[in-house]
Amino acid sequence: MNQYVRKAENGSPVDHYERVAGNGKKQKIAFTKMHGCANDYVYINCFDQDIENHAELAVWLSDRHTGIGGDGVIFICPSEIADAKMRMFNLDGSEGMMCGNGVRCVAKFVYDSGIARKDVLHIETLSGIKICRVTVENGEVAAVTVDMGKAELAPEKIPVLFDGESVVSREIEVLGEPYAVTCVSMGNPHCVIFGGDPDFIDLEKIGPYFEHFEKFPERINTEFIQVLDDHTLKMRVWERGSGETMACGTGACASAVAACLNGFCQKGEDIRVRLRGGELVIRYTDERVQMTGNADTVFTGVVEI
Ligand SMILES: N[C@@H](CCC[C@H](N)C(=O)O)C(=O)O
Repeated sequence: MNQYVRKAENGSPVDHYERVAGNGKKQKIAFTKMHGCANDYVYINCFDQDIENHAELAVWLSDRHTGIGGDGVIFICPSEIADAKMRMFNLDGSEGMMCGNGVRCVAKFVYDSGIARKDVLHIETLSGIKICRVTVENGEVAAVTVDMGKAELAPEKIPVLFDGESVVSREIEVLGEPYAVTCVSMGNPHCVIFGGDPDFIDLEKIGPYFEHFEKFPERINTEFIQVLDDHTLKMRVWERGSGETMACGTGACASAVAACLNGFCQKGEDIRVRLRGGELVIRYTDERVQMTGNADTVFTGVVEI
């Protein structure tokens, strides 16, 4: 298999990998390209394929020019405590603890492929087991509702470097501009900012500065939100490890939680989050956050590594 080495560009906080000479041995891997709200990943079934070097493979296969193309790679593996286990890697090769759009697609894959053909599927993630209820149309999963568990607000558990019991509308300065941030963990860290139409933000420019801001020791996913009404949010996201994506499921959940904490929306009611690649419906209570959205297969193939 070809090897990859991690390189840090001069002056840039973002790491990248460079491909170096392989050892000549080749392996054919079957994959499925899937998306939830256009947050697209390459899915690899590890029930019947042995994979090594997950991070390096993720960097290569995610590349939209020299790989298959996607926001990262998700490995679907056997689990001793659930129907399947997912491991997700961002396109810089970092492993994510949780992926909301990914877990819906994993549930669809597990159901459609026959690994477990049940209406309620348990998927193990690095942030615990997620319970997925599938909606089946014409014999295939079309949508999934996921119990995402409890939203974590304690700064040390997110983790973010603020004092107090939670971080709601606290001011930070990024590139000389003040921003009021609300921080939430949905198994992974999020920083939510409310303001005007996010279409007008220069996300490529400011996104990396939030991702690497000094108060976020494990980097962060950042959501820019416009409140359209008390049940509807418009969102753009800069994801840790992947940059701007068309949608982020955990980000939509964190934004709905933040909207309730800031008094824009109400707990226990459906909140629609409009993302660049589609819409998710989120419901937040003290006990759990529920997320409903699509899960689509785009194509399947075989790649030689
Ligand atoms: N797109 C995902 C989140 C993926 C992981 C994230 N970039 C992280 O590193 O925490 C989602 O739909 O939740």
